[in-house]
Amino acid sequence: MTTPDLASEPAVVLDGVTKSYGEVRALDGVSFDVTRGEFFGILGPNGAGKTTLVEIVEGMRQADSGSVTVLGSAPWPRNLELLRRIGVQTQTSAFFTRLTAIEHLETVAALHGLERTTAGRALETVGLTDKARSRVDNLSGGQRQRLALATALIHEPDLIFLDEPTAALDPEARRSLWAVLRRLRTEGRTIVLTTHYLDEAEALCDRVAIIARGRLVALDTPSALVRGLAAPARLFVPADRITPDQARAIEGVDRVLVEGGEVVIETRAANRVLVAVGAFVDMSEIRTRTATLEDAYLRLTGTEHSSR
Ligand SMILES: Nc1ncnc2c1ncn2[C@@H]1O[C@H](COP(=O)(O)OP(=O)(O)OP(=O)(O)O)[C@@H](O)[C@H]1O
Repeated sequence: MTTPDLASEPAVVLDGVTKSYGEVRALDGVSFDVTRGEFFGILGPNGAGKTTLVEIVEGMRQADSGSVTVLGSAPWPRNLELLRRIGVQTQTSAFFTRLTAIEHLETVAALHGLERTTAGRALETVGLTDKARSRVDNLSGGQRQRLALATALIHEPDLIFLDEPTAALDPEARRSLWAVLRRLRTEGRTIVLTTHYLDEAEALCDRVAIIARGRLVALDTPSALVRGLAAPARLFVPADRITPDQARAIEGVDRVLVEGGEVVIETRAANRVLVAVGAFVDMSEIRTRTATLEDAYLRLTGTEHSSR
């Protein structure tokens, strides 16, 4: 008897998935695969269809058409066997707030039919062991997010969905949660993250799907997305050092803007233009900004004008 090669089978396969709510076409023929062990990001502006997509993959909603396969099975109609292999962390994760962190997790473990000891292990995974005896309603925002993650992980799922896991956290708490997520990644689990934060996608994800108006508009590694768009670099020069016309006359300059007392020079030939601008101004006065995933994202989703 031959067993299928599970390791090479994708964790999630979407093929032509559509979903409408009345007149609103929330998803319009979305197809992509998530590889096993991948940290996969789903990015898109508000209303792009991310939540709808993740709910369909989790088996909470039915697609109107197209096919969905998750860990080798169809998630709809609701598939209990599959649900046991999936962990979901939402922004509104429910807690037993009057319990301590460890009591909360022991309760969740009991609901899953797991041994009590799994609660301690889950707390350790998210670095919250020292808060085991703190009441849930006394935890900080970052600690609650970690507890939500521990709740999603307690049954050791193969596939984990994280919905904006660092929303509303301060920079330090975000970075320390990133460290926890990176550790999970090394355990070989498949992680699907929806986020509005491009730096988060860039820092964590192997590949990123960008969704806009219900369609997949790009899917690649963060660095390839940036490269593929050939987004221009920007040089910022104090406006009293160079005029916009002088800047426009430099070979390799694509566009010149004046913003807040600075002449902003966009170019895809940053090194050459930098040398030419050096004839007008001391190099130490020039600020530069290279293309980021944010530039790629804003162009692809057509939200360029709503930013900055
Ligand atoms: N239950 C529903 N009934 C009617 N329309 C809905 C429903 N859920 C979502 N929509 C609409 O479908 C579209 C996609 O919504 P969805 O929540 O999937 O987007 P999203 O990318 O997750 O947005 P956000 O980032 O704001 O959470 C939006 O136009 C939204 O208003």
